[in-house]
Amino acid sequence: MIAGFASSLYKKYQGSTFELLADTVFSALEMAGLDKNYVDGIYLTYLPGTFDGYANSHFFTNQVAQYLGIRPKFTQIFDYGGASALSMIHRAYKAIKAGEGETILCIVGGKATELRNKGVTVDAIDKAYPDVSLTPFDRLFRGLNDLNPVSDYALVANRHKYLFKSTDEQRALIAVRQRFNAMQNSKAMFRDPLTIEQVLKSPLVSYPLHLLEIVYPIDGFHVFVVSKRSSKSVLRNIDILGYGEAHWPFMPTELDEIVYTPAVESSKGLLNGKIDAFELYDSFTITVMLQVEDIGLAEKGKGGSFFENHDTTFKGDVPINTGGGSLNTGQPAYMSGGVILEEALLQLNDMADGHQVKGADVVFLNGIGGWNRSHSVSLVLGEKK
Ligand SMILES: CC(=O)SCCNC(=O)CCNC(=O)[C@H](O)C(C)(C)COP(=O)(O)OP(=O)(O)OC[C@H]1O[C@@H](n2cnc3c(N)ncnc32)[C@H](O)[C@@H]1OP(=O)(O)O
Repeated sequence: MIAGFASSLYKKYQGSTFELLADTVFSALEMAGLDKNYVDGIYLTYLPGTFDGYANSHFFTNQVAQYLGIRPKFTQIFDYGGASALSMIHRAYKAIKAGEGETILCIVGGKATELRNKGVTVDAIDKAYPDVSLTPFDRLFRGLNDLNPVSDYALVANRHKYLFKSTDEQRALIAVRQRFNAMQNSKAMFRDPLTIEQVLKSPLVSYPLHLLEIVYPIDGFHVFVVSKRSSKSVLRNIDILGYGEAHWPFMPTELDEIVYTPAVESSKGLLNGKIDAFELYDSFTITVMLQVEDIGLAEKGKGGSFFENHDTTFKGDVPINTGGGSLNTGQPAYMSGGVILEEALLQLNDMADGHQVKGADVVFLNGIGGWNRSHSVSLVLGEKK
């Protein structure tokens, strides 16, 4: 039912965000063999500041439809940050099965350059746009000159080291393995060989996280066309074999322990049967390590040794982030969900040139998003037998 998909990724895109969006939408529709007039629904996610620098946009889905020249029957904004892409697909399948429409565009991305130019990270956006509220407790946080979310994940990595004796080398190994996969992926931006020493020698951004353990924000979109209409699509008839989502709207100080993510709940019961590849949200190396534990590939605290004991390259016994992940493509508009979803579809359709997992029939994806890892979405894709 995913009939087409496309991505456009740039370190710095010179045109407008809408232009970039339209290019990607029409490429995805072309793959699906569908005209824009067939589009019934538009689902999208966006973060303040990532559409030509506007902090907020009024009736935003209407603006997007207007620019694309599409007259949809329904539109919706998804607000799970990096996890939005995966939940959109699930909602689109459900809507189509319920007969609400036949074709739905799922759109993720924007431009990171405007925020970067303002010198803020995404969760510190209130420094660039004081009217954007981040939490109901904003006043408590605005005074802190931190680098959230980098500093937040650094705190977690540090806690993980303290509790479980995980090492900087183990996290660096995750970056090295992903780079190995990226070296074979023409869509990746960073493709030079990488060693553990190079990762650990890259600048320390927020202790203990180094630059090469952190996603690099770029400009770009991913668009997925979910449709039951397209007879021209050459893609396999991929179905949703498992789905879960969980939301923890808490600040770190409210959690009993910060080394867990809501993936513990969203993935419950999904890691059964044969999984050929895993696409796990990779905002930071520590994010991948946490998910390996939280989805049940390794016991809590053993994520680091899991990577030492398994070959996680696309050729390995447990392939993880088979195209190199967003650590190597760059992170479009501060969200990696589109990157992992596109890679899963390439794998499932035998289109992952150079980095194909042999016989990839089932892929497990996990997305993490929001303030302090507040959203997790788990999705298992494959053909229903
Ligand atoms: C749910 C979530 O997804 S939470 C995560 C949301 N995303 C984020 O918060 C993004 C976090 N990352 C960042 O904000 C930025 O990458 C920072 C602040 C860590 C570093 O940014 P800067 O200090 O501006 O780095 P800068 O642009 O100077 O990069 C230096 C060089 O390193 C390169 N580089 C940066 N990160 C990486 C990386 N992960 N891999 C490879 N190269 C990289 C850049 O391409 C650049 O190369 P160039 O000099 O050839 O152009």
